[in-house]
Amino acid sequence: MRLINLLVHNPTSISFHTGSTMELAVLCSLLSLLLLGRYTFVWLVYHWAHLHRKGKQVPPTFPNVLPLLGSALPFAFDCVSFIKKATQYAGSLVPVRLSILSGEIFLFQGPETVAAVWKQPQLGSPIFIYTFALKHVFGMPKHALAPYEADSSGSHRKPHPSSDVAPHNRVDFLTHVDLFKAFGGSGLTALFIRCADLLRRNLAALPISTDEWVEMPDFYAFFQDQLGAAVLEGLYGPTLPVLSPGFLRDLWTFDRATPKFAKLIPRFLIPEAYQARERLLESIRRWYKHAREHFDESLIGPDGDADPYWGSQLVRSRQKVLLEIDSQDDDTIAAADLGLIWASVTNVVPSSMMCALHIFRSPSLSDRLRDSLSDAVDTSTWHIEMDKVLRKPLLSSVYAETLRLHLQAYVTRCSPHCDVGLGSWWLPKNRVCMVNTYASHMDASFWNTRDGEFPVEEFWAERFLIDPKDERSGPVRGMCRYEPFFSVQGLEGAWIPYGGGYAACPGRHFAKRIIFYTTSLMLTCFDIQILNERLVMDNSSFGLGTQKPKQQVRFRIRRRKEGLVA
Ligand code: HEM
Repeated sequence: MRLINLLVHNPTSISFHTGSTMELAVLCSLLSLLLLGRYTFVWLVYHWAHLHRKGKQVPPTFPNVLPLLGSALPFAFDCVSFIKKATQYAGSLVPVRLSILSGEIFLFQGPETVAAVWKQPQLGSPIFIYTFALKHVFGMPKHALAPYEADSSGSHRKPHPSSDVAPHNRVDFLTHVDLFKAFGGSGLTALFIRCADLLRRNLAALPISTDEWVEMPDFYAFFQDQLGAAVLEGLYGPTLPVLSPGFLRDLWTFDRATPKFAKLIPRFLIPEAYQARERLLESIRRWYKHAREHFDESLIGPDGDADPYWGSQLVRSRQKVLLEIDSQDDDTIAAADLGLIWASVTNVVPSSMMCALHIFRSPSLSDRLRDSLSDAVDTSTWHIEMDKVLRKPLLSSVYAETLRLHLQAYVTRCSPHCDVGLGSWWLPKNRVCMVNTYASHMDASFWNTRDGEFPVEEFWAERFLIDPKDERSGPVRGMCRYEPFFSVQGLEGAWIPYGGGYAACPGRHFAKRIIFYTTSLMLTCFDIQILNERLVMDNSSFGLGTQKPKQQVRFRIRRRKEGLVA
């Protein structure tokens, strides 16, 4: 009785004033019982919701032990196994609601449900996550976030009927128009050709001969330096890296820390990451100033896109669009451009590297790919016919399998105006909806493993090839077959490395070209031996992009006899 009085009238005094170990023990038992009772209730509701489904319903809450924290700790720090556990029910992928601190996240998984997310017009805008990333990851000053937070007009040309955002503040729509122009149609060709030429230039200049193997300590660093530099200069021009030679190094330091920024880790715990971000923002502002002083329309090159100061039409247009939005200045738009630079460099480089790593780890795969490329590469000029390369079935399968295996991203949406139906589920208005690529790509009930011979966690170069002579081939169990082909047909909502729907990654066609080109060029120009026997992968950037090896991967490289020379 005394314990209950204390709990009700003066709970904080218990441990200090009773001095009774006995009472403390009773209190702990009582609390444990309460927690257990609460957990049992949530657990029952969760299973009841799955076992007695009646029509459309909001996904049930994944059982968690601690009332205030909810699933916050495993979601942030044990993501790989937690996501696997939380998104499975009775062997199938299911949507689930996660309690995270005082809020909620809805994870929508399963091929049909994910396809419904892509198709739902109310979920066409990524502005919610974009604003979060600008604020917490890319360091946009608080005063500039208001127009981003207020933009409920959507990504489409026609604003949402219930939104009254002024036309010049439609940041979601305006930035997407520029991205679609740059990375689709003729813009794509010009950007790709520039990056490809720069990569060829970089590789040709390497001090690697045909007679001797050169040993190098880190395969990923090789790609960061060669391909990263080519993409950066190809998209943003030579001025930025010339004015700030350490830009790329800072970008990789910042990239390693992005999961920590997203988890709101404070400055005193990761001072180097914050300093790298400040240097990046400063470099971008310096670049703006220099470009404004020197740019002239007459400097735009024959492709109608490139110029030596801003680099491309995309950047020139963003200068106008972003500065016209309320409360923006160089400090704030530098954060938005850091976001774009990060998105355009830091996924395509590790994805190309992982693709090449799988290829060069297997000499027989390298040989087969070289054979298949022989009609697409001109050995005298080293011109690569991209139209042919992009249609090569084996390379296409290696590309698709690499992204299936290594993409670990959350795709985030929100419906600001109304509740939305997603297949047989509801997503309530104004709640965070996420799709995790890893959960979809590791769904063993969906992907063909050839009766367990090639588990979903392992690389199988031929997973996406359908061989009419082999009924156990192809990505989906029991897929119907007519003739040999590579296809992602039937994989909507299942193979989702670039997200999907209207807000799918705008750089996906560019990224695909770069990955195909880089691997073809490397196969053509170099012999490479990977020296690490085992690959242990690093999941520390889970949720934000491409998985990389945990340790440095040592390798030996030699120019092929007929290969490219400077
Ligand atoms: C293998 C390489 C890449 C992967 C796996 C990838 C993946 C993704 C994913 C999953 C998203 C979220 C999509 C969604 O919400 O549905 C995204 C967004 C984005 N990506 Fe990529 N990406 C890659 C390369 C690129 C490249 C090369 C560029 C630019 C040239 C780029 C630019 C962007 C931008 C700007 C966004 C945000 C779009 C928005 O605000 O709606 N990405 N990417």
